[in-house]
Amino acid sequence: MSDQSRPYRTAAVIPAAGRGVRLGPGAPKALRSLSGTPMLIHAVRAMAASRSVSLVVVVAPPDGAPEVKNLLDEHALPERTDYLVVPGGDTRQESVRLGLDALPEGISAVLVHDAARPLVPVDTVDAVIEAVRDGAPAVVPALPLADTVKEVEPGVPGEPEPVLGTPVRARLRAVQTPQGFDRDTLVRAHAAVAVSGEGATDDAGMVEQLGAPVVVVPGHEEAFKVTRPLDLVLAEAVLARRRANDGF
Ligand SMILES: Nc1ccn([C@@H]2O[C@H](COP(=O)(O)OP(=O)(O)OP(=O)(O)O)[C@@H](O)[C@H]2O)c(=O)n1
Ligand SMILES: C[C@](O)(CO)[C@H](O)COP(=O)(O)O
Repeated sequence: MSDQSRPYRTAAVIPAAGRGVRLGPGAPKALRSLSGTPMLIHAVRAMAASRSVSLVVVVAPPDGAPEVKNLLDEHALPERTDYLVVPGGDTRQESVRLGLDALPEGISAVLVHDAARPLVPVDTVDAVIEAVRDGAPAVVPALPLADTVKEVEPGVPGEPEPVLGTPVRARLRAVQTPQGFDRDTLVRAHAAVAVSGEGATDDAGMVEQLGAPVVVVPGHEEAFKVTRPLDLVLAEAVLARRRANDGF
């Protein structure tokens, strides 16, 4: 599938090994269908839509790499891009590290993109890549929040939780993917930052722990994460709107 002699520069790692517990019973989330096409294929196409991305590494469910390889073979994907599939781990952090381990030499910039954000527009992908090429070691797309956020003391589920404070909303951003990195910085972060339990919630947070600068570029409403059943309804609506717009 991949020709290791090609001069790669930017690769995208797509962690897709999650089970999708919050989405409810069914196949692993990345393999579930959106308008008849697996969510993962939408996400792979979203990364390969950028002419800067020369390699996409898909991190499959631990025992699902052969199935994911078949899926990639069965769907039309841009031929200028190469595709690799590796098995993932128990946490998102571990899955991303396994994807990084599979990168060939010659890659200088890495995007990490959730399979669960299948509809990110290519302009957002390119904006992240451009900021990395301009010298930022870590770049995250993000949006201002619509809701006010409270910090609470987590308690027994279902019981009222005491409020500890209200962060100034204007300073908060909801972070999306793809997050873009100078390769060496991201590899160093994954080697240095050990997070027990569920692991780090995102890669930029690990780079922050190294003390390296992280910058935000504008995210996009369509880069939302499919997490709960209502998100599937929204994703289908976005795809229907795209189809309608393509028709004109
Ligand atoms: N062990 C894991 C856990 C998550 N992911 C990936 O990380 C991304 C973001 O995770 P999330 O949306 O939380 O997906 P799930 O872990 O599948 O969802 P849930 O927490 O509801 O089970 C997803 O593309 C998911 O496939 C991964 O590659 N390996
Ligand atoms: C990386 C991420 O999508 C940024 O918002 C998010 O942290 C992933 O969290 P999840 O709980 O693994 O979905």
